[in-house]
Amino acid sequence: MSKVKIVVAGPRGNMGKEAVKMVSSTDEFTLVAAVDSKHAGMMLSEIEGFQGIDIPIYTDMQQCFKENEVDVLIDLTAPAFGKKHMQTAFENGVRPVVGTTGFTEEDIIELRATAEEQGIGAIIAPNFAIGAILMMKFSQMAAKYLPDVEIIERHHDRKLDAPSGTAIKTAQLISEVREQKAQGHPNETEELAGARGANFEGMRIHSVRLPGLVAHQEVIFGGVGQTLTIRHDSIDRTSFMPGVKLAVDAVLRIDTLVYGLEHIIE
Ligand SMILES: NC(=O)C1=CN([C@@H]2O[C@H](COP(=O)(O)OP(=O)(O)OC[C@H]3O[C@@H](n4cnc5c(N)ncnc54)[C@H](O)[C@@H]3O)[C@@H](O)[C@H]2O)C=CC1
Ligand SMILES: O=C(O)C1=N[C@H](C(=O)O)C[C@H](O)C1
Repeated sequence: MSKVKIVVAGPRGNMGKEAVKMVSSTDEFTLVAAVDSKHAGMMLSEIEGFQGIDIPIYTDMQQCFKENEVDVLIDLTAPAFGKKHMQTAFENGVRPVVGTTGFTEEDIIELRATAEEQGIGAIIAPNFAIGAILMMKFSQMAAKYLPDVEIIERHHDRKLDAPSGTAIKTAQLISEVREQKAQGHPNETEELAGARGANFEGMRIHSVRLPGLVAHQEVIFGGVGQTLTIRHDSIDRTSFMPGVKLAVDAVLRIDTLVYGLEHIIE
C-alpha cells in the first residue's frame, strides 16, 4: 500500500514539532513538505531541531500543493489562518486535518458544504487527546442530570484564542442535551467586567492563562447538596499525537467535514 503523503503547516510550533516527529516516525506516512510563516526555499533540516528531515519549506500553501503530490494537510498554525488553509487544501484536492482553533459555527457550516460539494474528507478537531474527548463525552452525559455547569479551562500564556476550542466544543456538546438556562442569581452583577466569564447559552466559561500550564480543563456541575468535577490535563503535547494519527487515517475514508474526534472514536 502506498504511504500517505502529508504536509504539516506550522512545523516550528509547539504542536507542529510533535506532528513532524509523529509523521516522520510512522511507517505508513511520508512527510513531503512543510508550510511555515517564514523560511521559504529552505529545507526543514536546516532548522535546529529538525536534523535529517530533508523536506522543502513553503510559505505559500498554493505553491506547496502545486509542486508536491499531497494527500493530507495537518494544520497546526493560528486561529487567523485555519479557514483559509482549509479552503486552499480543498481547492487542491487535499484532505485537511485541522487542530488549529478559532472556527465559528458559520465557518464549519460553510467548510462542510465545500467538502461535500467536492467529495473531500476533512476533520477539524478542537482537541486530539483521547482523555479530552472522554472528558467532553462524560460532561455531555452528566449535563442531562446536572444542568448547572461552569467550565474552567487553563492554558499556557502563549495561547492566542479564548475561550479554548475545547471549552467551546464542550459547551456545544452540553447544549445538545440541556435547555438554555440562566445560571447564578437572577439579580447578580459583575463588579468587574468579565468576572462571571463568557456566556454560552447560560453556561459560564472561564479562561486562565499562565506560564507553566499546557492544556487543562475542568467541567464543574452543581446540584442540590453536591458538585461533580470532570477534569482533563494534557501535561505534554505528545498527548495529542495518537489523535492526529487517527484523524489522518480517518480523513482518507470520509467525504464530508467532521467536527470533533468524538465522531471518529466510537
Ligand atoms: N486540536 C488540538 O488538540 C490542539 C490544538 N492546538 C491549536 O493549534 C494551534 C497551534 O498551537 P501551538 O502549536 O501551541 O501554537 P504555536 O504558536 O506554538 O505554533 C504555531 C506555528 O504556526 C506558524 N504559523 C502561524 N501562521 C502561519 C501561517 N499562516 N502559515 C504557516 N505557519 C504559520 C507559527 O510560525 C508557529 O510556528 C492553535 O490554534 C492551538 O489552539 C494546540 C494544541 C492542541
Ligand atoms: O492552544 C493550545 O495549547 C490548545 N488548544 C486547543 C484548544 O483551544 O482547545 C486544544 C488544547 O486545549 C491545547
